[in-house]
Amino acid sequence: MRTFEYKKKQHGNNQANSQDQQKQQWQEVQKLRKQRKEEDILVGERGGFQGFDQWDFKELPIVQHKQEILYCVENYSCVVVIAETGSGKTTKIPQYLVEAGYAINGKKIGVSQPRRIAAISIANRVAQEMGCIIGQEVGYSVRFDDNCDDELTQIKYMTDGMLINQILNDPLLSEYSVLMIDDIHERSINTDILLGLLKKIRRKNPQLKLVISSATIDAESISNFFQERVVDPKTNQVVANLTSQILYIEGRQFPVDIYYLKENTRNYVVKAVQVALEIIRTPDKKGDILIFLTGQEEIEAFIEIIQKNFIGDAERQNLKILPLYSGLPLEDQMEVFKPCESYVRKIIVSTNIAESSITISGVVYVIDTLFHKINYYDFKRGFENLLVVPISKAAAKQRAGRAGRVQRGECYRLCTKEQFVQLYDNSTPEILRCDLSTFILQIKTLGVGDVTNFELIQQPNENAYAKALEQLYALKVIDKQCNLTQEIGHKICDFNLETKLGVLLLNSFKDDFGCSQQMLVLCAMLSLQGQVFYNGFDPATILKQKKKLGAKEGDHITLINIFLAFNHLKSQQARQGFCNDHKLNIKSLNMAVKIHDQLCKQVKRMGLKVNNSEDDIEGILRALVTAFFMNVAQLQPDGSYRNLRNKEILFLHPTSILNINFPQWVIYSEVVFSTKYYMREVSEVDPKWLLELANHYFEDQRLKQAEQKHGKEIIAQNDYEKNKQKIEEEKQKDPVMGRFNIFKRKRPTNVIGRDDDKEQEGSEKIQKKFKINLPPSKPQNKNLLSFAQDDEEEEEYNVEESDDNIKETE
Ligand SMILES: Nc1ncnc2c1ncn2[C@@H]1O[C@H](COP(=O)(O)OP(=O)(O)OP(=O)(O)O)[C@@H](O)[C@H]1O
Repeated sequence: MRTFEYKKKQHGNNQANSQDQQKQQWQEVQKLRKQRKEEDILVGERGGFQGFDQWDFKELPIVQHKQEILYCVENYSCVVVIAETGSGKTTKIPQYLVEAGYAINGKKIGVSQPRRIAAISIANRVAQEMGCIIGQEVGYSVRFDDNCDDELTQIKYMTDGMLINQILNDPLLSEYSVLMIDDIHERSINTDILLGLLKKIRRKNPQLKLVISSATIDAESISNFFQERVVDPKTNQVVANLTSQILYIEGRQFPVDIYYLKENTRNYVVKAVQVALEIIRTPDKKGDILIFLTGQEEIEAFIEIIQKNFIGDAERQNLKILPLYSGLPLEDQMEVFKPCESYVRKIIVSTNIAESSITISGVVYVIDTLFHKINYYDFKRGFENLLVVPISKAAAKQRAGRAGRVQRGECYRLCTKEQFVQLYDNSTPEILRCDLSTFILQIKTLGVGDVTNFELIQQPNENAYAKALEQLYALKVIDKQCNLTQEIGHKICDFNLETKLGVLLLNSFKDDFGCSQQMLVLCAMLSLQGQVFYNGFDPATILKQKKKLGAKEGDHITLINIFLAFNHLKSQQARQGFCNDHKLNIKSLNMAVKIHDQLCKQVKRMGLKVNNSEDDIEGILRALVTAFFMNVAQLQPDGSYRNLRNKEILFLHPTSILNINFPQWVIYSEVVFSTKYYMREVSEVDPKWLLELANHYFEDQRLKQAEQKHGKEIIAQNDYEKNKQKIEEEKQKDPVMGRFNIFKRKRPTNVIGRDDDKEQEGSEKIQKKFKINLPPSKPQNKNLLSFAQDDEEEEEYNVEESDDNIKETE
């Protein structure tokens, strides 16, 4: 039975007035705490947090609020817990719930995490705290790894994605008594889908309790979202009153001192290197360092620069530099948690994968560049871009919170205090800035009928829905009624690939193309999002290497070649040699091999028979058209390309193998933006294939023009017959008019002149659209390959930026 002191006290007191008073007092306290939190977020930290000097389990701030938390869970349907980073939300709350009896009669406490690394590491920690073996009372479930016991597991940590998958099998989530949705501030699409689904589920399963926790969320909007009265539409009776309560918990365990730059830095990677070296070389600064950069590219640049700048081998031996990003295999990611010899110091160079939830116990220093890479969908142009943008104050607070978990910490923010104040308070949720097609596909698979009525914390605009639905319809993933098609929609969900890649892979199994073996490779390589070559090299060097391995048909066939050559080598040593010779990124290629293996297993499970078109390159390129027909562009006289769909001007990426021969027509799978829009992974395409394979999307302008012309002649002839008599009479009256009319008669109707122009324009259009052999108008290589930006960046990785300009704030 659940017994709470807090609750007992309330129930034991028979005087209603006193009860009300207590409740009022409690609410006053909550108000005060909320006010303090708001101030904190708006102003930013001012040189350190409040906290304890000594670490002790009992002193985790959450400990003092145990009864309050349990009281709220018992009395409210949803509890939003707002507490500082490191205060004990993730590790302690589930344990309290177990103690209070929420994990009896076969029920479990489920805790969702935004990332795999967090789910696994926290589950291990809690198992350790509870003195049990991981996988028994405490377990975890992440993609490709389920470490739980159906009978024994009381607390199950899992990723948002796994919890969503579970809803497919258990739509009411009946195995859980409480679900804790942790660290939701990043607001990934999965988090938003999960919150929307939970809202629906609770209407049918009101016993399911929710705990939503974070250090940095807009608690009110979440609380309001989950507060509702469920009315039976037949009887109009309230069948469940789903209440919601916010709980603000103050205090943190250890202080974190925040430092800002005195002057802005031009290159944050170089600055991060400088700051890290300074920490390492200051004798009284002991402890590990965690650095936040935006992606694999920058992480590798950082590691290279810092390694080059170590003076002697002695210093090198005392350091362990570990990259951490989502593209790394999980075993490599987990390396950051492994303890080292006491004389070895860890430098962890990470993306925002380490931003929230996790505790890397030795980390004392955080260096925050205050940038991250996000997916941003340009609705106007219809391109999805990966952009490097400043993070929000809330994210910066999370990052600082990775220090000060087991002792006092320091966080170095690589911007001035004035710049920091200008950051947004919260990040834009992914659902408001991405292409919605994957989201729609996901919730359709979960049985949601009307996607636009699916309740979300924040709704994307109608235009975004319309564009995504249009795209899915063109790809034949949904039908006219917006239902998933049997032929494609229902099947591609199982691949767990981006929508177009899913369509590409599925279509490649058709006899027309017969190239699924090659497409399994290509989809794995395209999932690397361009991280195939080692980033330390300039585009010209990469292009040189690509030419050695590549195929003239384009980058897609080249990617397949690279994979096959790499996979052919069995030893890691041989693979490393191959990668060194060709400037390839071995980590990425190992990842591609893994994705490829997973896809092969999946198609086998689905009973699809893999076919092979080794010599049929055309088959592979034709299959590409069936998924990427919206990404076709034609060469312009100045060497740029014009996208057929939206007429946007695009350029070949400087590393594209097609920079050699600039074909008239190309198809691309990705656009990246730096100074201009560049097509990355591009292949030559025959425009006839567009009409043949995507005739629902394209029509032959020549036919249309001919039809129109023919139609107009018939109309005009009829007009002439009708007006013949009248015109003859007019002619008799006025000879000039008559001459004009004669001319008109030959080319009837008075729009003929303009029509002529139109025809002229039209024929140009035909040439632009479908004529393949336009007179060669190849641009000068100089124009196309002068990508100053990349060269500049290369120069900037040059550790000479001035002096120590870091200051401590008040
Ligand atoms: N793996 C670990 N090793 C050492 N200490 C740990 C570990 N995991 C947690 N702790 C301790 O437990 C404390 C609470 O961690 P917990 O993850 O529960 O905090 P949290 O409030 O959920 O933080 P966040 O908001 O950052 O996710 C940490 O500050 C740290 O002191």
